Amino acid sequence: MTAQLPAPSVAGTEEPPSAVLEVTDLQVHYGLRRRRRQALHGVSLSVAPGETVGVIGETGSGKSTFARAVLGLVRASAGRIVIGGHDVSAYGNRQWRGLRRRGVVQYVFQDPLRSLDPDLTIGESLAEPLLVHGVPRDEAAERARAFLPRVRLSDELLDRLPGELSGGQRQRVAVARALVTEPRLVILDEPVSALDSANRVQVLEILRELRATGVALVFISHDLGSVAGIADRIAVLHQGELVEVGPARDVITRPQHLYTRLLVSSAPTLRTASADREERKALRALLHA
Ligand SMILES: Nc1ncnc2c1ncn2[C@@H]1O[C@H](COP(=O)(O)OP(=O)(O)OP(=O)(O)O)[C@@H](O)[C@H]1O
Repeated sequence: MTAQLPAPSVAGTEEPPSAVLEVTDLQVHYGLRRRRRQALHGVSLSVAPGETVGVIGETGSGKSTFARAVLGLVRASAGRIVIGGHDVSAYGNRQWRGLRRRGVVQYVFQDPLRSLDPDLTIGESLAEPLLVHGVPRDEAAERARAFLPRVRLSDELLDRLPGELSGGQRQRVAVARALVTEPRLVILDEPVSALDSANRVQVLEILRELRATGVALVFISHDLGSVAGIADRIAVLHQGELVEVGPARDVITRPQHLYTRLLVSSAPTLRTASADREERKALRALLHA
């Protein structure tokens, strides 16, 4: 199913700006022949400059597949991906690597060790994307240092390796690394799921603040509660299909799809009337009927 999206609008502009990410009818399959399974069934989603879109769904709904496809880490079997106005759908591995290396689309994964080179100090890790952009070494080091307060880290950490940091500190470094070049688009795949609640709250606050830089964020999470306070719009994935997309407030207060109702009613941190166990059971039965 392809969800119809409202045209993105940004206050103060007459013409809607062109999307930083435009995904149309994206299909992804895994496996070959008899083992071939479809993970995404024609997903369409567009993200406007500066917009934060939350993508939520339960385990196995296709969230990471969506993230990986948009980063060129898994090949789409059909559909179109346009990033910053460039159609990248037919890119080969080398072109995708170049795109990621140039930081056209940045990313933060659940496990920060996947986004950070274990052999680079924090200072080197933060300076590296700037060096790739041609920023002189001294300036890159200074900009890396200057970015640290924005993710609430002390510059005492600059000479440490990722393995010498706590999980929460590492994730804040991964966020800093993704944002230090001021990219237009960052994909965050479960960025707070591995953190304890204090670190989760802090990283969510940091992301909320960093939105002011004008970056567009695609925030992927199984936890509607994490996404609710930060997303402008929420897209709901269910079994590889986008079943609902809308302004965050509407999706939370007036969920249209049965599956979204189930997610909302299962999120204890949301200030909505959460359903009891019996109600959720009934919703599940309806959903699978
Ligand atoms: N490399 C792979 N090979 C085969 N099947 C895969 C592969 N990766 C994912 N899948 C399947 O694709 C579907 C979507 O998986 P995906 O990881 O995108 O879901 P998800 O919503 O991110 O789940 P989770 O929240 O558990 O990470 C699942 O059925 C999964 O088993």
